[in-house]
Amino acid sequence: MNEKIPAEVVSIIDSFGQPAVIISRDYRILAANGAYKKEYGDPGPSGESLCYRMSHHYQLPCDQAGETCPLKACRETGLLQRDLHLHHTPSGEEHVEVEMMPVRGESGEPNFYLEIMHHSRLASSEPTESGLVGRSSPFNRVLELVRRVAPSEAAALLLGESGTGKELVAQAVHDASSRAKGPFVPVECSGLTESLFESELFGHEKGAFTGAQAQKIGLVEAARGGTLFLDEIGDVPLSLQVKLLRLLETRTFRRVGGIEPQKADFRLVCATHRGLKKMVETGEFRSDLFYRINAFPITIPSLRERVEDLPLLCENLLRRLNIGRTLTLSAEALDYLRAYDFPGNIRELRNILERASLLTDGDVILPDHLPDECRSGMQRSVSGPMPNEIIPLDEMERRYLGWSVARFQGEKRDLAARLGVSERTLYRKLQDLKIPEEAGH
Ligand SMILES: Nc1ncnc2c1ncn2[C@@H]1O[C@H](COP(=O)(O)OP(=O)(O)OP(=O)(O)O)[C@@H](O)[C@H]1O
Repeated sequence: MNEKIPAEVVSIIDSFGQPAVIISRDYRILAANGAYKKEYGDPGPSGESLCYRMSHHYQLPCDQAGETCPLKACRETGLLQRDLHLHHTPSGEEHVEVEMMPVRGESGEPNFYLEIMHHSRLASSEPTESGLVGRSSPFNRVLELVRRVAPSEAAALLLGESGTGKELVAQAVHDASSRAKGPFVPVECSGLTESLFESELFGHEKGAFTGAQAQKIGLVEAARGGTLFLDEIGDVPLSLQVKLLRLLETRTFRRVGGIEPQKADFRLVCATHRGLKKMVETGEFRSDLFYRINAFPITIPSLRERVEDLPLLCENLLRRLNIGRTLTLSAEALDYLRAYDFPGNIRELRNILERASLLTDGDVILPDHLPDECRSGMQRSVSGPMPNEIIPLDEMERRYLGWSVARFQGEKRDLAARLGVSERTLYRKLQDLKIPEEAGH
């Protein structure tokens, strides 16, 4: 069945420089403009190609393949939808910001849907010289949140283990914001002693203290018109948290030794690897400060949660090592890395690859060039939780719990907290699934 698309709709999409298509409510591409055909190929006669097959090579609509589907959301709400997707193009995959809107007929009912695609600069799905790379779903979910929060002035809080790329994500928020032309000023809070904190952050006047021979502007002032990135905010002691709170509430500060209040003008992004909520409960972190910085939390996945990105990250990191030759990883070495835990995440991966690059004389990194802990990881993973085939979820849960119990060194209470369940639930599950409480010990 071929729907008749009004000529003016076709000529409108033809005038777009961006790839654009008209889609039926059941995912069929009814018309595509020149830019789309150039980037994605010709979808053929009207109604023959399905959007999710063309863009994703999926057999099912995106929402049934574990992704968001802007068409479905647009059908349901009748409103413009924006999403970030990874699209297949003949030259590889790329991150694309998709806009989907209904095209209404005379009756006011949506007859068709217009999809416009914008190339996203937030991250690359191919190796690049700088910035974020990745294409896994957990990584793409982060990008989607970055895309949403960046244009606002809301304070973003980046949560995640050390080395997961929080600083790069903070930079991406800045780069995609209206402050992109302003400065991006990172502040490592964990290194700031009480005496340094104020002068580093707020600057000082000449003669404010011994050694203050000239006026110095602080990091807050340096961030004027741009973004202030407070890394490891969870390490700021209570006594200093109140000073931060005052800055965020009044948007003013005084240089040390100064009288005049200075106006602050920055967008705030914070990061921590610590459980701030818990710290609020135990009184280690002020709740009022927590609510100020936590307007838009984004959890950055660990490398273990995005193993799919490992080959791309390796290729990218090896290229960025800039050692004057092109190094690749052997398939076996990659298998070892896939099975490894990476407690230090991408930073640890970079160090492992750097070390391997020094150990190899050839162009290929072999298992022998990897540190021992990576190679023992392989043995562990044989009885590890990730199966090579699709298995029932309850069997997966049984394997995963058994594996977690076997390798977790601490108390059950802490393991339960890591698993995000109560201690009672953990014991009940172990009992129901017949897992010995000391599995493997
Ligand atoms: N998605 C990514 N693509 C490319 N490189 C990345 C990515 N994420 C992290 N890296 C690299 O990994 C290293 C660690 O990243 P980064 O310093 O941003 O982590 P972090 O989470 O801020 O760490 P910490 O919590 O210890 O401050 C850096 O060299 C960074 O360039």
